[in-house]
Amino acid sequence: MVAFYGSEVGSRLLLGTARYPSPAVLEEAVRRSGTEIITVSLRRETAGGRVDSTFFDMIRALGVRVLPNTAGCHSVSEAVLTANMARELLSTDWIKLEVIGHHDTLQPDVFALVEAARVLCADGFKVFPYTTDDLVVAERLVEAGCEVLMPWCAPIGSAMGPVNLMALKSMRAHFPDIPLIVDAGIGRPSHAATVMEIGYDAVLLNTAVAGAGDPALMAEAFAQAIEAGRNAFLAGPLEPRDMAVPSTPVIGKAVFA
Ligand SMILES: CC(=O)[C@@H](O)[C@H](O)COP(=O)(O)O
Repeated sequence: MVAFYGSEVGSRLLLGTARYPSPAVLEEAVRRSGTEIITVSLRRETAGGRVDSTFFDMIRALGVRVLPNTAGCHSVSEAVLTANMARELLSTDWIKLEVIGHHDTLQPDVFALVEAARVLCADGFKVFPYTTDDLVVAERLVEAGCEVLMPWCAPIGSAMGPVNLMALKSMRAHFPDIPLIVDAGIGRPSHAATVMEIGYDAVLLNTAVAGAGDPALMAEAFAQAIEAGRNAFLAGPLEPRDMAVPSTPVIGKAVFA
């Protein structure tokens, strides 16, 4: 079990809902992943001022918790407005806060992110901020009222996996009591297992499942990898060593001269 803002969930996989080949494939992927939290882009699903009730009905029928997100927002005001629409439409005070600052890398605008987090936390939102692996920004987000942090491991949709594992490790060490969810850039189940092995609490991903040849099977593979990574963390993995260490002890064995 892991808890976010006091709500316990069994699955440590959070799944995005964009870019699936069809709603049926999305539905099957969600079921096979065992996820209990899916994230939905408010801007995409309400584009042109139209609310796609079919999509939201399907999402509700999945029986999982919805974490609306502010994907596509580039300013504090856009993100705050989108969060308020999400709260009204989906009756939740949870919000995955994205404020994009860079066109090519989709890197968060961390200054606007902190400001938007401050506004939303003060207004009673439970903010899940999509951030970089910068410790100072993370401190500011916690000061703003965030009780969860979501550092990227690589640019959104890149499938690169953890490009700076040292930074992710250092974030884990600096925030031992804050739930940490790696968000964005995961490409393969082994990437997810890697971040879980270093003690991350959960993984949020979208493209790696939605874009796979068989999304439902990939969703299941991710669920298994995340569980394996978590178990490995709890089991206490060995640290790599520079030198060989014989795995077969020689002391006490018969010596043949
Ligand atoms: C769906 C969503 O919220 C994305 O913005 C998220 O950051 C996932 O990134 P990937 O698509 O790289 O998994």
